[in-house]
Amino acid sequence: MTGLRIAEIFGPTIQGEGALIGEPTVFIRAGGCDYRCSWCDSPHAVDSVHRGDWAVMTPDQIWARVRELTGGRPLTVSISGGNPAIQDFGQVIARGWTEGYRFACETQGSVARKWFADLDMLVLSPKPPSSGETVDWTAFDACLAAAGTGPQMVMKIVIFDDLDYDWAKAAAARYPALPLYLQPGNPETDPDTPVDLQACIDRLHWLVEKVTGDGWFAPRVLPQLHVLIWGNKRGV
Ligand SMILES: C[S@@+](CC[C@H](N)C(=O)[O-])C[C@H]1O[C@@H](n2cnc3c(N)ncnc32)[C@H](O)[C@@H]1O
Ligand SMILES: Nc1nc2[nH]cc(C(=O)O)c2c(=O)[nH]1
Ligand code: SF4
Ligand SMILES: [Mg+2]
Repeated sequence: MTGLRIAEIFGPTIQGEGALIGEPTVFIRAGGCDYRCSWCDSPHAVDSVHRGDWAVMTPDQIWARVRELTGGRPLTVSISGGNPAIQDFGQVIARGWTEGYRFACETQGSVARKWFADLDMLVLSPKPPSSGETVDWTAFDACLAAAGTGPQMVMKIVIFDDLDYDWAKAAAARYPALPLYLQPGNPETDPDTPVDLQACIDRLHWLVEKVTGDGWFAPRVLPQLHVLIWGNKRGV
């Protein structure tokens, strides 16, 4: 097969978001995305202007790098992007499985893939109105169907404002069986500018009060732990 477009492979670090927060992991960040979220924190893996910085790697080369970073000790590998679902990660997952590694994938749920069924964790992150994108729920449902009973599945929604919050409630109502994680949106995404930690806490505070004040007890509200630790630094 030809190679996969890879923006970066880094770690071990900790998963900073959602259901696996705090868990040691290595990230494979795929290059290329079918969305253009206004507030995307990873534009270096999205915009084709950065394409020249992406590596084209075979599954063997990707796997060799993951083994090098982990010293061959199995952990959960997080496949993110960009949207990793526009490429075929089946062979990478198959390599890792034989060595006892586990796989989580982060995707917006716009493209379904057979290899979703081989994951341990599928994180679906449908985009609220502030992103400027519109969710195709038929495509989202196809992602759930492709994953089947293979991985654990969760929904993680980024919230910037009241409109996003109301949208998240409606999205959650569509999928009552999916565990739900909410994280405040981070408007500061420049890797070279230090984040305002108090502002991060204030946004978290706002979201916690929305949820508890509403008597909405289904979601878990979490910060982006990596942002609290490292700001918007890349490769962590
Ligand atoms: C960069 S995306 C890559 C994976 C996939 N394209 C997606 O959006 O799910 C990884 C996660 O970061 C979240 N994210 C992106 N920009 C963010 C921001 N400015 N603040 C908070 N979360 C953000 C996305 O919603 C997604 O859950
Ligand atoms: N530590 C850490 N945790 C993360 N969780 C999701 C991330 C992503 O950009 O997909 C991410 C990331 O880039 N770093
Ligand atoms: S879908 Fe994910 S990677 Fe693509 S633009 Fe939106 S946040 Fe960024
Ligand atoms: Mg990120």
